[in-house]
Amino acid sequence: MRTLTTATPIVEVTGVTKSFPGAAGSDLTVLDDINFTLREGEVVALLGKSGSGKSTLLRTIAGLIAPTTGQVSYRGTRINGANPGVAMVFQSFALMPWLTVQDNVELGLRAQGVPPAERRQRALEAIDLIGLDGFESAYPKELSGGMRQRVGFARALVLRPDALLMDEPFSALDVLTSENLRGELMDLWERPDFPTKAICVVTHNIEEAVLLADRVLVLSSNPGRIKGEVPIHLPRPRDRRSPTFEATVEELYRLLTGKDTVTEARNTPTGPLTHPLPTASVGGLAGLVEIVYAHNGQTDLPDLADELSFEVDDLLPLVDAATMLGFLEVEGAQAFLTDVGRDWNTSDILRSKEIFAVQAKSRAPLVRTICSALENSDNGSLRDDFFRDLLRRGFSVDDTERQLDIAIDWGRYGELFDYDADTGELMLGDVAAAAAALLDSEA
Ligand SMILES: Nc1ncnc2c1ncn2[C@@H]1O[C@H](COP(=O)(O)OP(=O)(O)OP(=O)(O)O)[C@@H](O)[C@H]1O
Repeated sequence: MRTLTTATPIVEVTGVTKSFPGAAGSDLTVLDDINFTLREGEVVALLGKSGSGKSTLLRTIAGLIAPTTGQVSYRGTRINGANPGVAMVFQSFALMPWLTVQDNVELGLRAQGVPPAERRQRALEAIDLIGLDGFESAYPKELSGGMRQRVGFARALVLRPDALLMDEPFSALDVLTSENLRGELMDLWERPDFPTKAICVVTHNIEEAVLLADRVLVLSSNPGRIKGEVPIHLPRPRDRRSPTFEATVEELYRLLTGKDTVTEARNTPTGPLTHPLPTASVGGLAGLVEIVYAHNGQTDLPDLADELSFEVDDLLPLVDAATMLGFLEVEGAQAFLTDVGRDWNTSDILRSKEIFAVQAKSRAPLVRTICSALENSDNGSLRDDFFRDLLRRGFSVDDTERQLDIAIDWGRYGELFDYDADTGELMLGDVAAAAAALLDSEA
């Protein structure tokens, strides 16, 4: 391990916030007051749930996007544009399909004005280093996902970057390929002649963070803030079954699932914009609650994720939703079924729907907002655009649609309101029932 807290800083991120213009003209704050230093000799993982701003932070460090406030420095000099000391590896590989492996790897050197002979030589070395020898003249479409990502690595490493930035580099690969490539990357990192002096990797996978990093920064969501930092003092290669490894996974799980103390301290009132609905369908929620019930009402979340072959990103929205609705309580990495959750799981369908309706209306901000807006409307119905416009004040277009879809799924199941996708009309449950009765009587 080469980490030293006194080691020379390579990248310094100071007071960075980043807002994007929201669709309705207001700003969407994605990063808030981010401060951290990437030092020589360390691998830092940025861990957070989907949408916590990890990619935005990495792109800000790379200088691909400018912070709204705050600054990023490279070796003591504030960057204003592309960071000259870094190279990126992308989740999607981002290869040029019309270029061969050799030409893809040479691309960055060409942009730097490196003469052709040197370019060719350095690219061949990088291709060799990353295990792609013999594939120089292949095109990306001829390669498997794992080999394409090897090209992605070669293209970054050929630049001999001071710091390597990786945005979920293994998440598009199958389990074995990603395990293999992660191991090879760490072997390279341990080599004394490896020119790169620091790595910053974005991931939503806790185990991956513990496999790779000397330090994990955990990001909260909405907006992204650093809510915790966990140092990892484990020799490489790391053994997933070692007690320290497992304890670190538990600790990170706790941090990720725990409440955001900053948000709590600021005492933010709960509303649809500050407390979005987790991406969980009623069916998914019912499945999770059923499983916890089958575990005698208590389960260890990392173990459960393992048991179900889920990644943290798959499980956490369900856990968050079950917690929001009061069906589960989470303490550390343990989830406990509440009495309400037990009732919901064991009651007949009508009673289950009633329980769900009470919980969703009282605890899910967007569902509550929709219900009270419908109750206050003239005829108990409103167009979905009304809520869309409200949501766009705080969410991107895609997130707005996702929030509406979840609220409609929850509201419909609880028979709080109904939704006509053809007309875009949302209507109170009893209004919908009366309209249906009228239609029946006219038929
Ligand atoms: N260019 C942009 N314009 C508007 N909104 C954006 C833009 N880029 C990102 N966002 C929004 O910022 C938020 C954070 O996105 P980001 O991709 O950084 O998160 P993430 O933690 O990397 O998520 P994931 O793990 O899903 O990739 C999201 O709500 C996203 O919609």
